[in-house]
This record gives sequence, structure tokens and C-alpha cells, in this order.
Amino acid sequence: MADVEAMLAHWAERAGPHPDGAMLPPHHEQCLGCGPDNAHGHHLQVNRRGDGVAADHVFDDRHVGAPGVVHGGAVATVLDDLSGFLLYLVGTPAVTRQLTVDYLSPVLVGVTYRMEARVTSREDRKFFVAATLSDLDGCTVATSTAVFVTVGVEHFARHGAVSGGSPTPPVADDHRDSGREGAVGQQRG
Ligand SMILES: CCCCCCCCCCCC(=O)SCCNC(=O)CCNC(=O)[C@H](O)C(C)(C)COP(=O)(O)OP(=O)(O)OC[C@H]1O[C@@H](n2cnc3c(N)ncnc32)[C@H](O)[C@@H]1OP(=O)(O)O
Repeated sequence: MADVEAMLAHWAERAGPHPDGAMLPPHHEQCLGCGPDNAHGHHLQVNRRGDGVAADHVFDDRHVGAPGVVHGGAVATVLDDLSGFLLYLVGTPAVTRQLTVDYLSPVLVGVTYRMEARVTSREDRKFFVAATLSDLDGCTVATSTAVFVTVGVEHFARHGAVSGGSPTPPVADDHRDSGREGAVGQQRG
């Protein structure tokens, strides 16, 4: 197991509070959605906007599915990752338990899209999220809903380290966590 203390420090460094409009920190440097050091990543830059989060994003040739059209998995990746920035507003680490994407129109390579996500409700350790991906004319091309489940930072320490560079390879372990985990963060709203 990676160092839980290091993971706690990683979370504490990022947890905020973050004022309205502030750019939010990446989940970690190698994150596929937002990590600045992931050569294959989307490099999302996400800001707090009121009670939600927002980002502008341009998909490139690495993300293509049908010619000129962004792969649905890439669309799901950025919607998931953007939704995962809400944990900084909720105030606790959390992971996606379910993600549902509606693909309304083709998402195009090389076009700027505006993404927004917000928490729609909370219930015990779960929070429910809605997100949209729209073009700059305001036409929504994809939407998602997600269920996030709050976890303790030890959840992340089970499978690898978060400090910069290549992630530590996972240890042989149960792929599933045992029992319910407590969240460590302060609830902020
Ligand atoms: C250091 C910081 C770095 C911070 C880094 C943050 C990174 C974020 C990155 C972006 C997001 C990601 O990619 S996250 C990575 C992808 N996601 C994951 O790896 C999660 C994999 N899943 C798990 O590990 C596990 O399912 C847990 C730990 C989340 C929970 O396990 P569990 O305790 O056994 O519980 P489980 O059966 O899964 O159910 C959890 C609750 O969800 C409910 N539930 C399940 N599906 C639904 C549903 N469709 N609608 C309503 N509720 C649902 C269940 O009823 C239950 O409610 P109730 O009984 O409680 O009422």
C-alpha cells in the first residue's frame, strides 16, 4: 500500500477552500482527464463557477472515433473527470460509481466546447452530478449524470502513489474495497 500520509498531504494541498472563479488543482499530475504530465491526457483546466465547475475543451486527433468525430469514450472521460472536480466543492474525496452519457450530436475534433457540472443532490455518502458539453453557440451536444461515492484517502493509497512522475504499479490486492469507507474531508455545503 502506498503511503497514506502522503495521500493525506496530497488531498490537504488540493482541498481548498477554492473561491468562485478559481482554477482548481488537477486530481494528480498523471490523471487522464486533467493531469499536466500525462502525455495522453486531456489536460483539462477547470474553474469553480458558483456552486459548479466549468472548463473549455478542444479534442484533438488523439481522440477521434469516426473520421472527424470524437470517440464516445473520450467524451465520457472528460465528462467524468470534470464531474470529479466537484469533490473540491463537496469537500471530500470521491469516486465515480456510475456514469451515464447521452450523446446528442456528434462532438467534433478541433472545436471548442464548454463543459459544466454541478451537484444535483446528496444522499448519505453519495452525491449525484449532472454535466453538459455544449458548443460556443450554446447547443448542447452531450450530457451526463453520475453517482459519486465519497471515500477516504486510503482508497487511493491502495493502488499507487500520487507524487509526480510515473504512477507506482498496483500491488496484487483485492480489486474491490472491503466494506464501507469513511470520508475524511470537511463537508462544505
Ligand atoms: C487523494 C485524493 C485524490 C483525488 C482523486 C479523484 C479522482 C477522480 C477522477 C475522476 C473520477 C474517476 O475516474 S473515479 C475512478 C473510477 N471509479 C472507481 O474506480 C470506483 C470503483 N468502485 C468502488 O471502488 C466501490 O464501488 C466504492 C468504494 C465506491 C463503493 O463500494 P461499496 O462500499 O462496496 O458500495 P457499492 O456497492 O459500490 O455502492 C455504493 C453506493 O452507491 C449506490 N449506487 C450504486 N449505483 C447506483 C445508482 N445507479 N444510483 C444510485 N445509487 C447507486 C449503492 O446503492 C450504494 O449506496 P448506499 O448503500 O451507500 O446507500
